[in-house]
Amino acid sequence: MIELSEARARVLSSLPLLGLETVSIADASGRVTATHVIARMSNPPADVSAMDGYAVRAADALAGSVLRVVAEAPAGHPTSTKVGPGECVRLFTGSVIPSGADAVLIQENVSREENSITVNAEPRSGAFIRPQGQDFAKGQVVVPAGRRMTARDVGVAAAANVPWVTVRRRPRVAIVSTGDEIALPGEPVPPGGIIGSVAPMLAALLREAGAEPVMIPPARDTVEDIRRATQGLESHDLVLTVGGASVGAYDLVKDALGQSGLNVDFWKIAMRPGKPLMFGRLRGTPVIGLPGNPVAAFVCSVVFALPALRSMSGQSVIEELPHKARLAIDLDANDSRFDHLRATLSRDEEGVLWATPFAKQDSGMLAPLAACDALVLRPAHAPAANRGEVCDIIRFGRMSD
Ligand SMILES: Nc1nc2c(c(=O)[nH]1)N[C@H]1C(S)=C(S)[C@@H](COP(=O)(O)OP(=O)(O)OC[C@H]3O[C@@H](n4cnc5c(N)ncnc54)[C@H](O)[C@@H]3O)O[C@H]1N2
Ligand code: MOO
Repeated sequence: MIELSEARARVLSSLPLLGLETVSIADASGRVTATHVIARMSNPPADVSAMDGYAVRAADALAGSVLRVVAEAPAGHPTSTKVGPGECVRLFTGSVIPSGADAVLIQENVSREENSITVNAEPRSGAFIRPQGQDFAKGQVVVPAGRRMTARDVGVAAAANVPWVTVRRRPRVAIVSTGDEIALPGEPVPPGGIIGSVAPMLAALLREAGAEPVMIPPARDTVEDIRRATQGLESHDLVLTVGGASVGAYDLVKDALGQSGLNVDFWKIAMRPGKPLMFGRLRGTPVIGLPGNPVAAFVCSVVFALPALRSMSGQSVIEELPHKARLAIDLDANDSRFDHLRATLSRDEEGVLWATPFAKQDSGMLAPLAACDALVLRPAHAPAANRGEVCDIIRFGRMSD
């Protein structure tokens, strides 16, 4: 058995980078930028007003003074009229500031007569003007390379007049379940059978991470059938097998793939759940042999497959730092396997997160996995921990509080 950190380092070493494609900015959310996104224009593109009011010369706009309205310049309709001494231009939020003006006087601070205004409260020079390029300047990096684009990144790139972005193509991940007992959801379940829940669960996880999962029909527990089901899968970017990873007489994945040319890097790690995890390369394609217990398959995918996909996608952050929470219960000293305890999270009145691991941590139990908010991380040989101690957690997207 090797340590978790070493196993992860081995999986992440020398993974190939995915190829490039160009997508429209409207389709770019969730995609990983392969190059910096550079602003093609500044924002704002010109000095503009932040309020509805009047463009004035601050030196003229003293309280009580009267200014002549010489033009109106709605947003999108800049005026060439210059603001001279004793003059102002009517404008609105987003209007380009006409030349000669150096401040915007909001309309609440004037009394409007026919063609003039009386200043009730004087603006300081520069008031309510958004200077050209205040947000970002032409030529500036608005989204760095290696970032999985969010809706906010799409917004800033669009504002920068960038219609297309160069991204890494989505990784294609094959998922092959194995086992005579596996039936597909909705199928008749044979005697002694169970539903193959892992493939759809992992497909959903991978899709959320930006990958294209491909579910292969389950293989029977024979070397021949596993070889048949896995034939040609090296055309994918990553292959995940499910089940048949342990030491039983019908745990044949390693042998079957070995016959197909799999180069095994490691098998078995000091981790719970996930001890029988296997990793190797099939003609260069990384293959992660996941244990069949659904929680083990899920946790191993979070710990190994997701960082591997980030690495192949050229993401700058491959391993996110764990979050912190306080333990809501005492925990015994840990043994030699790095543990991942399914736990709920709650907040106290000061907003501090508390993690409550479930009493039963069986790696076959899907209901607590679905109900949990986080995995509490217990390194190998961690000493006993008391309630209130801070622990590391991998937090999932949804919280119960
Ligand atoms: N003598 C030992 N037995 C086991 C050991 C061990 O060290 N010595 N390790 C245990 C651990 S830890 C794990 S994890 C499991 C992993 O076993 P396999 O990877 O060989 O998986 P299977 O035996 O095929 O299945 C285990 C379990 O999961 C169910 N399963 C399998 N595939 C699916 C699926 N696609 N969807 C839902 N459920 C699935 C299967 O029916 C079994 O109940 O080995 C322990 N044994
Ligand atoms: O490593 Mo296994 O996943 O504990 O059940």
